[in-house]
Amino acid sequence: MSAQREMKEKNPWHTPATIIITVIGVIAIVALVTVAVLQNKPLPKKYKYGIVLDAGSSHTALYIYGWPAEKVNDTGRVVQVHSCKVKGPGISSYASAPLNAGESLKVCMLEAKDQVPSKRHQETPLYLGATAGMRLLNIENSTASDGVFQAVSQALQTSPFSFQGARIISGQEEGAFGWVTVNYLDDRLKQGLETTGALDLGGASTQISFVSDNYDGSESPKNSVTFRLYGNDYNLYTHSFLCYGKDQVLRMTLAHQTQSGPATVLDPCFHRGYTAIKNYTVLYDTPCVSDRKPQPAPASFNHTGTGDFQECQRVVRNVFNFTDCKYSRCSFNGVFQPSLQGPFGAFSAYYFVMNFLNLTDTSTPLEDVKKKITNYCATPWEQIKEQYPHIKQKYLAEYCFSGTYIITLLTEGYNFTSENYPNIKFIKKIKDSDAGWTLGYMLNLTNMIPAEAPDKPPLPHGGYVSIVTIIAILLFVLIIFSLRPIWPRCSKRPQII
Ligand SMILES: Nc1ccn([C@@H]2O[C@H](COP(=O)(O)OP(=O)(O)OP(=O)(O)O)[C@@H](O)[C@H]2O)c(=O)n1
Ligand SMILES: [Ca+2]
Repeated sequence: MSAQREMKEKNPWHTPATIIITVIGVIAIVALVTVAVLQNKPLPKKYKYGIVLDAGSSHTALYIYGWPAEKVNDTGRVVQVHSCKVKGPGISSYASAPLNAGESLKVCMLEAKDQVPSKRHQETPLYLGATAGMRLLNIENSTASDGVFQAVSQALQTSPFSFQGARIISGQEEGAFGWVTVNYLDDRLKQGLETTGALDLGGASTQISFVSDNYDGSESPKNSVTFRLYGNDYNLYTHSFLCYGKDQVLRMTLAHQTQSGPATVLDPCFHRGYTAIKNYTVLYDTPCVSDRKPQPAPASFNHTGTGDFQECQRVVRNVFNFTDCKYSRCSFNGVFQPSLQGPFGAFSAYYFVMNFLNLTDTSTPLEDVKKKITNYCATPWEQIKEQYPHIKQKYLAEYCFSGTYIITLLTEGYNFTSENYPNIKFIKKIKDSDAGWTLGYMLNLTNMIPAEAPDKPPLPHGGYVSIVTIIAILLFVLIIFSLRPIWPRCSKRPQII
C-alpha cells in the first residue's frame, strides 16, 4: 500500500459524521437560497394597456401599448404590442360623409378588442389624436371638422375601452411627442444621455425637434417646449410646418407650375413617359394652395413628366422662402431655428421614401445621394412600372418628387450639410415600436414619465440572491471549521511528507 493511499483512508474528513454535516449543510444552503429566490421574486406580471389612434392626413393607424402594472417608471418599459392600419383615407377625407369616418375605424377596433385581454378592456384608455389633415379641414370648414369628430367619437364611445376623447393635436405637441417617443424608446431620458432629434414627415405637415445647447428658448418662445423628465431638464426646440407634408408640397409645386392655367404641364419631378389628366378643382381644394388657383382655370390639365432631378429641385425650391428672417438664424419661411445639434431620427414618410430609393444608409455621401435620385428620376416611367410591378402606381409615380423634396428640405430648408447629413438615421421602428408621436402622447397623458428620477431599489433580484448564497456558503464553512476542535479525530490530521 502506498503512503498516499494510506493517508486517504485515514483522512478524518471522510468520516460519517463529517459527511452528515456536509449533507445537512448543503440542504441548508439550498433551502436558504430557495427561500431567497422565492421571497424576493418579482410578482407575476399584470399588464396594463393604452390605445392611441393616429388620425393622419393620409391614413389612420391604431397603436396598442402595453406595460407591466408594477414599476411603470422604469425607462423603456412601455412597448407597442400591436398596430392596425385603417383601410381607406384619413378621417379629414370624410368631411362630406362623416359617419363613414367612424365606420372606417371598426375593423381596427375589433382587432384591438381581441388583442387586449377582456378583463382589461374597461380600464384601458383610448385616445384619438388628429394631425395636419384635420388642422387643414378645421381652417377650411370648421363645421365639417366638428362633424367628423362627432362621428368618430360616437363610434369610439361604443367600444369597450375607456374613451378619453378625440381632438386635433397642435403641431408643437406633434413635434415634441415624436421627440419624447424616440428618446424614450432609446432609453436616453432616464440615463440623461445626449438626446436624439426627431424629424417627422407626414402627408400634410412636417416636424423638426431637437435640443440645442446654444438655445434657451428666449429668441422664439413659440418654438420652445420645456420638460423635466427623470430629474433632467430639457429645453426642446420644435417646429411644425403646416402644408409641408409631402402631399401638400406636391400640390404646391403643381400650383406653382399651373399659375397661368395651362392645358399641359411638363413636370420635371415625374418620369418621362408619365402622363395623367388632372382636375384643377381637385388640385386646388386645400388651404395650402387654394388662394393660388388660376382664375379662370380650365377644368383639367395634362400632367406630363420630364424626369429631371435638377429641374425638379428648382421647382421645389419655389415653395420655400429663404430670404425673410427676423431672427439670428432661420430655417425657412421666416421660422427661427437654432444650429443643428446631435443625432437625428427621421421617420414616417422620410423612411418610406428613402427606404424605397435604397438611401437609408446615410454614410452614402450627399453628392452620391443626389446622383442616385437623378438616375431614378431619369428612368422612364414604363421601365419603373416594369421594375416595381407590386407597388401602387400612385406611390411609384411620386418617389422622384418625394426624394427631391426630402433632400431639398433637409439641406436647404433645415441646413443639413454633407458633414452632418450622416447624423441622420432614417428609421421606421425602435425596438419593435413605431417611431411617431403616439407613444409620447400616451406617456404624457397617463403620467408615465415622472419629473424626478424614481428611487432605485437597493439591489436587483439577482444581486439579492447572490448575496444570500455567498453568506450561506460562508456560514457553512464557518460551522465546519468551528466543529473541528470538538471532533477528536479531526484534530489529528496526518502530515503529508
Ligand atoms: N408605404 C408608403 C406609405 C405611405 N407613403 C406616403 O407617405 C405619406 C404619408 O406619410 P404619413 O406619415 O403616414 O402621413 P400622415 O400621418 O397621414 O400625415 P400627417 O402626419 O401630415 O397628418 C403619404 O404621402 C403617403 O403617400 C409612402 O410613400 N409609402
Ligand atoms: Ca403623421
